[in-house]
Amino acid sequence: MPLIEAQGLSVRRGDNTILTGVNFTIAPGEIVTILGPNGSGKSTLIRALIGLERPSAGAVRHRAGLRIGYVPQRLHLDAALPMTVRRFLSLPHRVSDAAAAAVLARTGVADLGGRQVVALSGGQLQRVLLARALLAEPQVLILDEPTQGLDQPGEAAFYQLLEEVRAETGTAVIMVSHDLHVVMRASDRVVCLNGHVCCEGTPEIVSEAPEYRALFGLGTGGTLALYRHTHGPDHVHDGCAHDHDHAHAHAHGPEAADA
Ligand SMILES: Nc1ncnc2c1ncn2[C@@H]1O[C@H](COP(=O)(O)OP(=O)(O)OP(=O)(O)O)[C@@H](O)[C@H]1O
Repeated sequence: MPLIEAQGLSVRRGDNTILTGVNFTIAPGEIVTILGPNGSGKSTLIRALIGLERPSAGAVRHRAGLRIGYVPQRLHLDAALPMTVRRFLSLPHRVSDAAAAAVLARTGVADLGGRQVVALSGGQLQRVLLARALLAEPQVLILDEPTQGLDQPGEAAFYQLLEEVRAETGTAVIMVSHDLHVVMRASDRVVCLNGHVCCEGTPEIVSEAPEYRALFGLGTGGTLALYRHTHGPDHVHDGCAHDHDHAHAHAHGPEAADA
């Protein structure tokens, strides 16, 4: 089975239905980005996939013994409480100095072990949070808007790091983003969410899908023309609307050009 599988997942809070009928899977080694506007349920979906949110309908299943590394959207740390990066890595499970040094080197922040967590820059903190998540040797890393507040070079460097980590460890990655373009290179598959799954496929397919363009106010004119040769899942399926022919035509475009 996939690492994580959600079927017909719905989440309600009081009278408010946040997610409806979401199907989601992630396979080993895959990088999947969940994309959607503010309030579209991205964090709720992630929390439900981890098991922090109880479905009102449907179910989430994990492969037996699944190890998850979670990087939350925000870190709630008491600024008055001094804590070094090294100490932070040992919470809640103690890690050896060697393991801490190795994981900080892996995430490009080898020299930050003695620094105060609250004094880190946004980019440094993201790398430290990633390092901490990697200590669990996860089969799937789950990151909620990991590059929020980073400038573009910082963002690009972080996605590059994620790809390297995936290549080295084989971990799958689920991440949340607002912006398709910045995750274009790093994602195998994009799931476009607006309370339900509007469309899904490779970044190229989704960027051309009318549902995506409508959701992000891009209109229907113009193309991004960012083709890449892909052989992964490339379907767009029922969701917000309507005419999928356009997206399907593009789904087969790059392959046809090979012939
Ligand atoms: N604790 C809560 N109680 C009630 N409603 C909530 C709670 N948390 C979130 N919601 C509502 O659920 C909906 C989805 O929120 P969620 O945080 O999952 O969206 P999101 O897509 O991650 O948003 P953003 O891009 O702003 O982070 C929103 O309408 C939000 O107001």
